[in-house]
Amino acid sequence: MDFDPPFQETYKALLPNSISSTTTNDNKLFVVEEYELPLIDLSHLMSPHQKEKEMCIQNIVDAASNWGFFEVENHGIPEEVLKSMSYEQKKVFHQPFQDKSQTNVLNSSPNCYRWGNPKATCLNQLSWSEAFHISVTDILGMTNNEYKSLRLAMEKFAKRAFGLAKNLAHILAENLGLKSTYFQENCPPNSSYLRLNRYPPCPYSSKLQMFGLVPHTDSDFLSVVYQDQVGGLQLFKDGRWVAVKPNPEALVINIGDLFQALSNGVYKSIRHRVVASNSEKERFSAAYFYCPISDAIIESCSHGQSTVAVYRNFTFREYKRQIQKDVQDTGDKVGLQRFLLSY
Ligand SMILES: O=C(O)CCC(=O)C(=O)O
Ligand SMILES: [Fe+2]
Repeated sequence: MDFDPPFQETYKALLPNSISSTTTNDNKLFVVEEYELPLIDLSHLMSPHQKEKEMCIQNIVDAASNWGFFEVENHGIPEEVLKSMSYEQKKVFHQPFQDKSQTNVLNSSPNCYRWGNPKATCLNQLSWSEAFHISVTDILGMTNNEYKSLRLAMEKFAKRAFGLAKNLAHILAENLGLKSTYFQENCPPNSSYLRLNRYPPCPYSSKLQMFGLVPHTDSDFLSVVYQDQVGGLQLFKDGRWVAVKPNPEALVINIGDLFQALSNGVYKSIRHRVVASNSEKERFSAAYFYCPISDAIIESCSHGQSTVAVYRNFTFREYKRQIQKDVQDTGDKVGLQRFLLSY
């Protein structure tokens, strides 16, 4: 397709010469168990019965602590907002590659369009996907009228995802005994990011273990992910990779590095990845990253005097810079462990 990025040409040196001659790896090696994540019905938060509400809060806290990942239904984001996000997302990715890859295609931030991994030196560093990664500030600043309907869809999705993320963050913070205004002060609506992902069909998927997105943790407080029904998202749980079964009614929520640090390790920022397991179907997802302003200080809450902080204090700016530097120097983001007091 002329809208697919030129993966095969660009990564020729890493890919086998011909697909048919590739020795088939044992396919069973790629098969991982499919899990249903904890599914939380958020309508219970509005329940007139205090017990039901408390139980729902406890389920959120438990899922963030034990899994770092969960799904929510009755989440309050209207279906038409999600549908129009999907429609516009598909439309922008189905433009010719040449158009998408112009440096400032959306008239927002330059280079918000990304694909593959220019630094990959072996196949397991390659992400077989393309993405628009854009801050909410830059969405609001998009001036190109050609993308007006995309801008409106992103704005609406970001606004609703913000409301959801803020409520979940508040619940999780309250459980830690954190100052109730922390997120209000540090996470205004415009400091977050949106990432629209497209995973093109991958012709090598039945022969080789290929990633749509290489294993990573998210560098935010929490992420709200809207995925289609194709599947491919996996997370590392109890020492092995497990596949997340897509649920059309639900959104995926995952804890990011900043909440792990803020909670002093109580909430878990779990490694996850997307496998490029489909040679025929493309896959789409939209991720909303709930982030603070750059000056926000992330201070491990150490539950009174009894527990010692595990991470040193840092600002979000410092975190982003360190990640950028580590990715440049080592190809890996390293992440939170750099900020361990025992590092
Ligand atoms: O596509 C997905 O399901 C997950 C995307 C993701 O992990 C990300 O964009 O950080
Ligand atoms: Fe992620």
